[in-house]
Amino acid sequence: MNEPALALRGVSKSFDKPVITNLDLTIEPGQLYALLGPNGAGKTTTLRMVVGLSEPDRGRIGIYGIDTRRDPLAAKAITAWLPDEPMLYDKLSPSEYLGFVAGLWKIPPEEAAPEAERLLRWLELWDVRDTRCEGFSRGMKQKVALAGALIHKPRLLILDEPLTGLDATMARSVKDALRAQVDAGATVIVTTHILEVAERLADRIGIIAGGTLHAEGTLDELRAMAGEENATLEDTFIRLTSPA
Ligand SMILES: Nc1ncnc2c1ncn2[C@@H]1O[C@H](COP(=O)(O)OP(=O)(O)OP(=O)(O)O)[C@@H](O)[C@H]1O
Repeated sequence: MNEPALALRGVSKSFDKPVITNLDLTIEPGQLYALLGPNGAGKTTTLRMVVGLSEPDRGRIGIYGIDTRRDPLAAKAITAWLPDEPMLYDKLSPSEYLGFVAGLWKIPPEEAAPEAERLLRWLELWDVRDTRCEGFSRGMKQKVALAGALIHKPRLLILDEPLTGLDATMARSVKDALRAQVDAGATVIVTTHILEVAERLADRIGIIAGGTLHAEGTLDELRAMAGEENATLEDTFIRLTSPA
């Protein structure tokens, strides 16, 4: 049986108040999944638990069948996390940064170098590969960070608000890169407030609200739940997340 790319079972997390309560979420492999929810709904909190930056108070998380608590290193080895404000070492060039990240993953240089070249060419960073990142635009930095996230060929790629602040050309380039990852067999999870992105890009959409998975499905399934056949995702989202 195929293991889900991501399975959350009964996951709960509180800070000074409960944020996530008994969350069940299953994401099948080979999909682009958009996680939506109102501000403060707990999307980032959920994904930080998935990638091991925060511990759930209760519940289990599996990545391709690997229990993240029992075998965190194996889970991390097949996962990449791109936060909304990625940390780049500005004094490094894209080539140096990818070499550095590959070193952290202990990828032998003879393997890392061709993969870095492939990523830099593909993300149109090849011409600036030896230029320090400090002068780059937000979009270029985002692409360098994305290349860094992909260097160890993760099976599960998780991105928090990857398109915020990018112009149309840069956003298209990142969207194409994410779709290409899925076409190559990876699973991609994005959070976004740009509903048009979820509408056009995602195979499935999950809506977190009130600490739990409020609704989930394809866009058509969500529309049917909201009772509006031809509605936009924005109308559907507002209807599904508004108090009855
Ligand atoms: N380290 C923390 N300490 C205390 N409270 C936190 C912490 N991290 C998150 N929270 C709280 O948990 C709630 C959920 O935050 P989270 O960032 O997960 O929401 P989100 O759905 O990603 O929101 P947004 O769409 O605005 O980014 C918020 O009320 C936030 O203040």
